[in-house]
Amino acid sequence: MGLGEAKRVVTNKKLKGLGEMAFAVGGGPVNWFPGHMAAATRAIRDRLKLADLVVEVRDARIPFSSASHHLQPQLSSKRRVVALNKKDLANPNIIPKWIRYFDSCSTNQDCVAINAHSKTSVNKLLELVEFKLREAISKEPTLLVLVIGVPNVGKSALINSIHQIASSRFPVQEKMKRARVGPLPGVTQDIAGYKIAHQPSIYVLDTPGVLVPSIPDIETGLKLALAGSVKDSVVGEERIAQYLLAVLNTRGTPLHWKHLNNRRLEGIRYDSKEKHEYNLKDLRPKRRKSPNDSDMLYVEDLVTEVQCTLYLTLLEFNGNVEDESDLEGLIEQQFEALQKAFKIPHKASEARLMVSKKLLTLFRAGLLFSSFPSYFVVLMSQNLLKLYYKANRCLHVLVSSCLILNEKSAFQMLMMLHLGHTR
Ligand SMILES: Nc1nc2c(ncn2[C@@H]2O[C@H](COP(=O)(O)OP(=O)(O)OP(=O)(O)O)[C@@H](O)[C@H]2O)c(=O)[nH]1
Repeated sequence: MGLGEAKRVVTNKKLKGLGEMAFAVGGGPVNWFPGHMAAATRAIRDRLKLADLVVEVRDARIPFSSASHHLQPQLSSKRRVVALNKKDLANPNIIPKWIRYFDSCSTNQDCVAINAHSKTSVNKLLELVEFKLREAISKEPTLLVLVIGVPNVGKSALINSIHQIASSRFPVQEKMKRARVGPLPGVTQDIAGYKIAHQPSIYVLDTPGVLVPSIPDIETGLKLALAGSVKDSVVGEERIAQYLLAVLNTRGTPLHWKHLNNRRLEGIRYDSKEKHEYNLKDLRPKRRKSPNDSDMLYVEDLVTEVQCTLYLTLLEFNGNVEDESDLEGLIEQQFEALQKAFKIPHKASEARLMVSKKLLTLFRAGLLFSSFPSYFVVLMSQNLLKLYYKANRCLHVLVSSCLILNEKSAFQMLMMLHLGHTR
């Protein structure tokens, strides 16, 4: 994808179908729907017939794009909870509006925002599930809850948390397996059941993440790629990073990071000349290497450096971000500047790829929109850090109020609903 393409996506112009767009790395159509997904979709459809309740997990940052659109006709007649997961990475100002919107879609359907790694949050979801099942519980000895969702939205993380809560809450007899969780899409490839309660027995069934057979437009495809629902190698890290930069720039997000430049001028606390053992890859949730104070300063300073780089390049940019070639030039400059910020050697042959990977890691760990690496709060659970995080919360909310993945057109519709307009 050229930068012009990213720009066209951002400005929401109608684009050709994905298959025609030579969207894959090196050209050629993208295989969004590998063979195992077709088989899994059939298995999910079969189980849907038996389910007493469906939890549809979506990514709270892209609640429309991450919908299991192809299953909606079957879902419409089911008791359903839409769980907007990864709320810790999403814009907290917009989430309540999404919840109101999804609640109002159908009487069968409720919506709740969760963080699959937080027991409090998952407990809230379980309470809602039990409440919705109460009517059926009086009639049936066994109830089935099916968890569905596109790849990488956090179904397995959710199932693991449910399992842990259920193990402490109910006298569970069988030894239960943990669901497989992975940072890469498509990790869960079989369907497993977990008994979470007795009398009546409630089973929660995990399912593999399946995408819709054809993704309707390139913007949806890029959002799913950015959120990690499509393997990076399918689309190409550089393209995803270009899309991220195009969206950030056209929405003026880096201009909200002005205050960080002052902090940067005060001096970066971590001396970059030292060889540092901490690797950005450790931010990926699977690698639970506990960072120490020096690691934290390193990552925090790196995030500040990246934010300031994007802020300064956009501030000094004389062109028009709405103009395709101007934006292209800006993004090129930003790639070069980010290479310095990430301290990637000038002549590294894979420099652009390395810049892209690092930028995506920061974005996906939720660090780009926080004045403090909130990921560490979850990882380390240190009260001190939590306090620090709370103190910075106002700032975090302010910055993330311009969070990029707000599903623009859907959001406008929400605003209309909010203002009392109906169609
Ligand atoms: N920050 C954050 N990360 C989450 C949350 N839930 C899941 N994750 C991370 O997202 C990644 C994907 O989670 P999984 O539970 O494997 O996703 P899945 O939907 O089962 O994925 P498939 O197996 O591909 O269908 C993992 O790295 C999780 O740690 C959340 O609420 N917040």
